[in-house]
Order: sequence, then C-alpha cells, then structure tokens
Amino acid sequence: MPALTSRAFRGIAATTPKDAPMTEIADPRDRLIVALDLPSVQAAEGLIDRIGDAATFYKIGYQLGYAGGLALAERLAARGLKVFLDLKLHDIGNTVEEGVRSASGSGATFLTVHAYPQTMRAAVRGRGAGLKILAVTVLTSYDDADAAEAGYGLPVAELVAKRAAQAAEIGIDGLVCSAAEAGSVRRIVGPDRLIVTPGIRPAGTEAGDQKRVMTPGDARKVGIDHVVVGRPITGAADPRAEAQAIVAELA
Ligand SMILES: O=C(O)c1cc(=O)[nH]c(=O)n1[C@@H]1O[C@H](COP(=O)(O)O)[C@@H](O)[C@H]1O
Repeated sequence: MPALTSRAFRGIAATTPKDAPMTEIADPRDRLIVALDLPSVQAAEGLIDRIGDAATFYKIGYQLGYAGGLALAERLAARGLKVFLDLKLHDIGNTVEEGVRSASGSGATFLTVHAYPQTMRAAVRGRGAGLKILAVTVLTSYDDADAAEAGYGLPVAELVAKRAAQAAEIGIDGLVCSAAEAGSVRRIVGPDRLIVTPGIRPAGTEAGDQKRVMTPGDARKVGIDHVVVGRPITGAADPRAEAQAIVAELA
C-alpha cells in the first residue's frame, strides 16, 4: 500500500457561512468514490472485497487502468457497482471525441477530461447515453505557485472559476475541483451540474502531495456531490472502517 510521506494535514476550513444544500442522493454511500490507485487488478479486487458493502463507487485511473483496470471497470459495472473512469483525456478534438465514444460502452458512470474548451467540446460530441463527463478544472495538487510555474497568469481560484463557467457553457455534466472552490463553483454552474472533490483528508491523516485539502465533514458543508478518496482508504489498516467513517461524515 502506498504510504503518505509528507506534510501533516492541517486542512482548509469550509468558508460557506451556512451549510450549502447538497443534491439529493438516495444512498449516502454513493457520495464516496474510492480511488483504486493500486498496482494490479488482484490488489484492487482484494481491496473491494475488504471494503464489502461499505462502498458502492470506485475510481480507476492511470495506475490500475494501464494494468488491466479497464476490463475490471466493465466487470465492476456489470456487478452493479458504479465506476468512475479517470482517464483525464486531453488531446486534439478528434482523438478526444473518439476516445470518449469508445469509453461510452464501458458501463462507467463518470469519465474525466481536462477542462480545456476544445477538449470539453469534443468530449460532449463523443458522449454516449449513461456516461457523464467530468471536467478537471485545476488539479488539487496545484497551488498558486504551481499554476504560475505552469505558465498560467491567474491564481488557482480564478482559473477554476473561469474553467467552471466554460464547462457549464459547453454542457459538461460535472466539475472536478477542490472542496475549497466548491461553493464558488456551485454559484457559477448552478444546481444541475455535479461537483466532485478529491483532496479529501479525514482529520489526522496526511495530505501527501495534495495542496488544496479539506475534511469530509467540511466538504459536506460546501455542497459537493461526491468526494474522491484514495490513500486514506487504500493505506488504512481497516479500509472498510475508514470508508464507513467517511460516509458517516458525509451523511
Ligand atoms: O480527477 C481526479 O480524480 C483528481 C483530480 C484532482 O484534481 N486531484 C486528484 O487527486 N484526483 C484524483 O483523486 C485521487 C486522490 O487520491 P488521494 O490523494 O490518495 O486521496 C487520485 O486518484 C487522483 O488522481
């Protein structure tokens, strides 16, 4: 299991004065998306078995996807679990459109693309029924200095807001941002688009390489729809208990 090695978590306090409304989700477990950032399908299936019915939604990204995880995604969806394909597509429009079209047959519920206008338009063109496209605004491992180093002339909060507005205009289904921006993103995109927040750290856990972090309880107050949690669960001595504790904080 990957170890968290740096920066003890202090967190960003939720800034919304009173609790923002969350969208209706019948089963509170659906709010938690467990990131299967693991080296093999065997390891992922072992974790899913240990978590049991404490989680209903799993994310497959680069690490597992390139190690047999795409076939696993189809098997999990066939078992009735929800799957988030975190492919973070970004390429010329034709390649993105056709890639999204291929992924539309996987049974996944969510697929990520980076929030560049050309990429988002292509993703909307390729989107098949049943697949929701999430646009990643600014990665939660970035702070203002990282954005400047990458050549952006805007602080992270402004870049997130700009991309959220573009995503809504283009017809993207949901946004990935940190919980710190969730309140402002909700005001920009309205109630009908999903807000999905990684960079979630239960109190006392380490941030690792995440820079814009928040606890599940604080994220709940700012109107997120789903949180994405990886290492605090994959690295826990009891992943099932950790997942249950996070769902309880979100409920
Ligand atoms: O698209 C994502 O899921 C994502 C976007 C982002 O801005 N930040 C981010 O951490 N993620 C993903 O969310 C997960 C977070 O994992 P942990 O930091 O281990 O909880 C990883 O799988 C990341 O790839």
